[in-house]
Amino acid sequence: MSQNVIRIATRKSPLAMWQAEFVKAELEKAHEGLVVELLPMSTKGDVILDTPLAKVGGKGLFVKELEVAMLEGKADIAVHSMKDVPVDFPEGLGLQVICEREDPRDAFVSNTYKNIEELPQGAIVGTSSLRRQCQIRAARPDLEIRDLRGNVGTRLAKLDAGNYDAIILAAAGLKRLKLEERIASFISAEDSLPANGQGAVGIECRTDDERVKALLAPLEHTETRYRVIAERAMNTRLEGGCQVPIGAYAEIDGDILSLRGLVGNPDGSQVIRGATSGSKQDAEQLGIALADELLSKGAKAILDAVYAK
Ligand SMILES: NCc1[nH]cc(CCC(=O)O)c1CC(=O)O
Repeated sequence: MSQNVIRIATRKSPLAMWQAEFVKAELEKAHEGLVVELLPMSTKGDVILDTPLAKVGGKGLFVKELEVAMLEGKADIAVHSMKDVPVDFPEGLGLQVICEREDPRDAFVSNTYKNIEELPQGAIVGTSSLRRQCQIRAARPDLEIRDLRGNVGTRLAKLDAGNYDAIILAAAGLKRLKLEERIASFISAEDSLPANGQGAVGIECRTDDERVKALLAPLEHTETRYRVIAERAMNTRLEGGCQVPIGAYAEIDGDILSLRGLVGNPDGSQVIRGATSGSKQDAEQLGIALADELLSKGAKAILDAVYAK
């Protein structure tokens, strides 16, 4: 392998390809003469489209094949949406870099209505995220939530086909795919606490690959890292994968990191919330402390019930 080449294992969805192309462009900008190649692959998560993900089970449905490619030396790095990255990594691989975060909010997408409040009694909302479902149903128990899978384009097509009155998507994905005009309104973190890592892109590589680690270094965004560390620490402590009704969202002002967390059940009948803040240097401890607070308020019983289904 030439010293001047770096290979990116990536999923083939338009959003994954955008993220891989973004990292390729950033790497080429940072290192003159570097050749960056894309290795597009299918993952289990891309193939199983008819079953709600929470039921398919297993963490990291969207990353395993990419990790195998790196371990076998077929690729050097993988680019992930941080919210889809499992909390632990296989031996020999690690999360090396977290890039600057895009808009972390959820977006309300509808061809008819401006926001959730405008939806008529009993309207049908598409989302497969238990976290989104929980928060929407807590605010509007009358709404009917229907499963919605597939990549961003597929989900928008299902909305346009009239299957739903509205759907909820991550604002980041729509912005990256230049589909921002499809957003009827942004949902504030108060109304829909984002998933841990939402809107942030992370880069994974072999932990012993010093050449690649040095090449990746300029892409690191320190503030985003602190935020995502706090959010992920909360999730890890709660033993939550990405398909659980957990919201975790950190913001930074100067040295102070403020973290909000939420655990609920899918029908929105129970929602446990908490918040904490402290020095950003203590991001991980803040996440753990907030998880413990949520657990002491009853989060464990809720999560156990969700996993038992
Ligand atoms: N769960 C799928 C997923 N993973 C990452 C994004 C896009 C935004 C991001 O980077 O967080 C999406 C789509 C969505 O939730 O609408």
